[in-house]
Amino acid sequence: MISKEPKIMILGAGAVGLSIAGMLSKNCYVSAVCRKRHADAISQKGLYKSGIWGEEIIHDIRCYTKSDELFEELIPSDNKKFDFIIITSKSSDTEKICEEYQNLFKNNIIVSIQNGIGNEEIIEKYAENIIGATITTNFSSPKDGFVKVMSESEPLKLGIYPCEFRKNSHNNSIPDYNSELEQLIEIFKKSGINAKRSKNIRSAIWEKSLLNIAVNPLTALLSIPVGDVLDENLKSLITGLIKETFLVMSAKKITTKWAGPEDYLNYLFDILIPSFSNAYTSMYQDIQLNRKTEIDFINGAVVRFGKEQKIETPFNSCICSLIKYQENKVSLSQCTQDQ
Ligand SMILES: NC(=O)C1=CN([C@@H]2O[C@H](COP(=O)(O)OP(=O)(O)OC[C@H]3O[C@@H](n4cnc5c(N)ncnc54)[C@H](O)[C@@H]3O)[C@@H](O)[C@H]2O)C=CC1
Ligand SMILES: CC(C)(CO)C(=O)C(=O)O
Repeated sequence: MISKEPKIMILGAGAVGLSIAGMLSKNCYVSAVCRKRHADAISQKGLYKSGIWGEEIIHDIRCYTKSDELFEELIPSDNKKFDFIIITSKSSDTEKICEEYQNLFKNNIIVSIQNGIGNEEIIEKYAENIIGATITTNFSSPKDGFVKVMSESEPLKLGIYPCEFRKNSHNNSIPDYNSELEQLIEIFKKSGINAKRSKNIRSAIWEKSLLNIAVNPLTALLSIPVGDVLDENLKSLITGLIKETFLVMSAKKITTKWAGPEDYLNYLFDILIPSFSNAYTSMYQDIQLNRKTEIDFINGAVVRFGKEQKIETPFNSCICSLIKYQENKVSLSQCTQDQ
């Protein structure tokens, strides 16, 4: 049963999570776990949101920076404090977030709004009821307590994970929280976020990942906006990345709405990339800010599953090595500075 004013907790709120928090706060009681710098700015001046989701300052988001701060406020017996818990951290932080906040997970529905392959499998170790999602919108956080929402090409897609693919490992039955999923979609729509149900969220996540596999590492390595990958030299590289991914998906029996890689590449080059022409990807932002990237969950996942399925993935392996080199260069230079 969802409360009249739904209670939403957002874990790992940065560019995506705070933008969603800002929108949902119109209709919900929203709490967010974020870094102290964001929490301080928001408590002093509110959250500034600009771009295609509207320009406004939002004052009613409750920010927490540590689990003990939050747990102190919760009544111990109240294990259904939130109607939905949404994880919007980078994939590389999913495990840590789950470890830290797992006390909240019992009897709750956990929603992953993240990029990459494998987040739901991590969350599944801590929670029974999982909603997977894809978001094909561009976000950034130019300063603390400030978010900017730019281009958008598809609605937010949400679906029960793993649905038909696997029986619920905890009680051996297909989990049934369809009505909660429908209510969540309504909450998003009412708050101004275009959202729809995905009947096969596992495939939808791979479909969305194709865009990240194609553009995220290249834009990060070359410091370019998405539209610049339409250069002929880069297009042939992207073709290699995508063809390998389709071979891996087919070996894993992941079906998509495209007949094959050529069909997808036409859509990617003619429609998807042009709709994000001036956008800077989340991986570009990570490299610029000297942060660890999500490469292991994007191209790294293709390489991992390729090995499992005995499929060669030289394009994806090469791009992973280049990103790892870039990440190591940064951590090495930080070590030198520390000494
Ligand atoms: N930025 C974009 O345009 C898009 C991002 N995505 C995906 O959405 C997810 C989130 O991306 P962004 O919001 O851009 O990342 P972000 O780096 O701006 O936000 C993640 C936030 O989680 C916080 N965090 C991590 N661990 C934490 C912990 N233990 N306690 C408190 N806070 C913690 C980080 O400090 C950070 O502020 C990623 O999977 C990304 O790939 C998807 C579509 C577009
Ligand atoms: C859709 C896109 C490319 C938007 O920025 C994205 O998913 C990302 O940056 O990771």
